[in-house]
Amino acid sequence: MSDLLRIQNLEKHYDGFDLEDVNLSVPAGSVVGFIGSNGAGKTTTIKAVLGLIEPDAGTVSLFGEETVGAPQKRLAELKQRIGVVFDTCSFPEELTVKTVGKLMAQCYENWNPGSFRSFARTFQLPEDKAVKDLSRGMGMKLSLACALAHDPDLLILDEATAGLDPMAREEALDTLRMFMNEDGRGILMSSHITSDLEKIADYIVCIDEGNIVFSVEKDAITDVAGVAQCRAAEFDAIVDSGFFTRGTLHFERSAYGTAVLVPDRQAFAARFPQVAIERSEIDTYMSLMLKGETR
Ligand SMILES: Nc1ncnc2c1ncn2[C@@H]1O[C@H](COP(=O)(O)OP(=O)(O)OP(=O)(O)O)[C@@H](O)[C@H]1O
Repeated sequence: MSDLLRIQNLEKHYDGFDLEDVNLSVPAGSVVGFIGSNGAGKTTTIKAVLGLIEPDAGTVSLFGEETVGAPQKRLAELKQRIGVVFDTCSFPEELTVKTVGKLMAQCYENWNPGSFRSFARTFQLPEDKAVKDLSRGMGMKLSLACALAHDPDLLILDEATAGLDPMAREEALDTLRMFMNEDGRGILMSSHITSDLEKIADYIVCIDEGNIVFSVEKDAITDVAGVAQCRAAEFDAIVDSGFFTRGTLHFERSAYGTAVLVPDRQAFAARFPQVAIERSEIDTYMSLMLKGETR
């Protein structure tokens, strides 16, 4: 499977923040969820991919072509194949939905006016309404319609479902699923709404303080891993058992006991049948990996 996007050893240094050694790929046919706390480095990574900031080190390949240091003209050609949505609608305020479509037609060779009208109808965007009069959610939908109407191969969405109500988010996810129905496409999707990623992502990449903390198949979190709730004696027995090798036991103590992140809940249940274990969600997995203790 070829990679639509491959980031290798990316670095960007700001005063007080270091994006370090970031590696991330979007294979064709896959949706990659990009998660991390506020200020972790998601947007910085995305901006480097789009050539909006210059990395201090590392490489970015789009559709198999190296872009860092490539001529602007070539980067612009490659970006024709990308649909981008940031978390704010950045079109000029006075334009109407219809005139945004006309403006976009000047920017993208593959712009499909019929497809834009159809997305605008699906998203219930009145075509004569000005950008300044759209709600935040409507603005996001307009950005998504624009990102999709030039038939991109890769979608890069930075908090694109933020500001959408639950029904609109479901509608946006359906649109993304339809987008993925065609072979060879992919999505990089940063989001704090991990329930959206549980529904659509194939891989989850987590960044914290500028470093990638984990990069796994989503099913490894939601189907294979688990969270065990242990009493003190159970926790001590788990530590002494050698089931977890040094540095792989992630846990968090609370008034109710100790929550332990278990990479394989079936194997764990076979070894410790008396300990309660439940399915892990992306949020709990991330919280235990980032905030939990490790031993
Ligand atoms: N131009 C800049 N100059 C200095 N620091 C910057 C600049 N752009 C971003 N940063 C810093 O880089 C860090 C990462 O920011 P970034 O926007 O990538 O985080 P994020 O993971 O997208 O966060 P959020 O989830 O809040 O959107 C932050 O500390 C931010 O202040």
